[in-house]
Amino acid sequence: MVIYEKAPAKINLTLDVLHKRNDGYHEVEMLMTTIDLADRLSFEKLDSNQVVIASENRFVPNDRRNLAYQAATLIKERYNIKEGVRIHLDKKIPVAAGLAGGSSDAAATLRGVSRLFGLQLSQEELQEIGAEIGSDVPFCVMGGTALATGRGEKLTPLPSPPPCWVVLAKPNIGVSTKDVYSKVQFDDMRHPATKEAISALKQQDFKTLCTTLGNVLEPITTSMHPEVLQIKSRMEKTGGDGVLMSGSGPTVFSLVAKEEKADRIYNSLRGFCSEVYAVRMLR
Ligand SMILES: C[C@](O)(CO)[C@H](O)COP(=O)(O)OP(=O)(O)OC[C@H]1O[C@@H](n2ccc(N)nc2=O)[C@H](O)[C@@H]1O
Ligand SMILES: Nc1ncnc2c1ncn2[C@@H]1O[C@H](COP(=O)(O)OP(=O)(O)OP(=O)(O)O)[C@@H](O)[C@H]1O
Repeated sequence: MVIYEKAPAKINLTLDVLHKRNDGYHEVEMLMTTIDLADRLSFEKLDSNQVVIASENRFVPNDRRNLAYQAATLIKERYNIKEGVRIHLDKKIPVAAGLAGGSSDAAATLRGVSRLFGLQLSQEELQEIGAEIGSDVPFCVMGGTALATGRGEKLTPLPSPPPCWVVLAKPNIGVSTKDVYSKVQFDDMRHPATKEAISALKQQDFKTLCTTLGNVLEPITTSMHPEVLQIKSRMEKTGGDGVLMSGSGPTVFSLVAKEEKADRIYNSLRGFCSEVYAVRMLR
């Protein structure tokens, strides 16, 4: 039996950091939503008690550094499963992009392995296991749109943004999430208008949603990598309705109401940046 799971990318509509915690993590408040850019994973049982990962993408590790490997191992240990699993990972989400690709693969693996071995775990149980792998994993288990607090693992579901296009561009640079968080400074921080963004979601008010987008990590990443700002300003000039860096970056996205405009922004960025996507928001 082969089980298939889709692992969609996320974008941060807002990302605020409230304070640094004693455990080294930062207390956050962020609005996240899934988009129609997804990895595809398949799962098959193995007689031998091992986890095997296969992926054609040379940037993705196929050993225990892979978050999907960690997810499969954790769930096998916790439920004392003695059979193994072969995971095939068809990678479509750009790697180290701020789009939670690895976290979403881990979440899809928790769902897939749970189904493969008939564990019948609830979403809450999968989220709880996911939090042991990474802060973004519980959201990726849940999907849709949510307010994430704590270190990102406490979730309140929200209505998804009104239907629109999302154009994304990832400059060819690597950004370490840990490094970006380590540079957070609270003086002069410009906090995003999270409450207004939540009410824009509730009222399905696309215009207000676009004006409330905000990410306190953006100035940190752009100060290290000015090319992120160049992409942002190009998206703004070509008519993006709301433009922001996702997560710790470096991917910049633009929400766009009209398809023709999304095409225009996509084409204008193609000559400038090697990884550009135009996708729909997931409802
Ligand atoms: C930037 C975001 O992607 C926004 O959604 C997340 O906040 C980061 O989520 P993630 O990549 O799943 O993060 P983790 O793997 O849990 O943590 C990576 C590193 O980021 C820092 N980190 C992460 C989350 C958080 N709330 N505070 C932190 O300070 C910590 O140094 C941690 O060692
Ligand atoms: N399944 C996976 N897919 C991609 N990268 C993975 C995976 N598992 C582990 N990694 C490693 O994790 C690093 C970060 O990759 P990932 O694509 O998850 O970053 P990200 O999108 O910036 O994550 P986040 O938005 O959660 O901070 C990569 O450099 C890669 O070596």
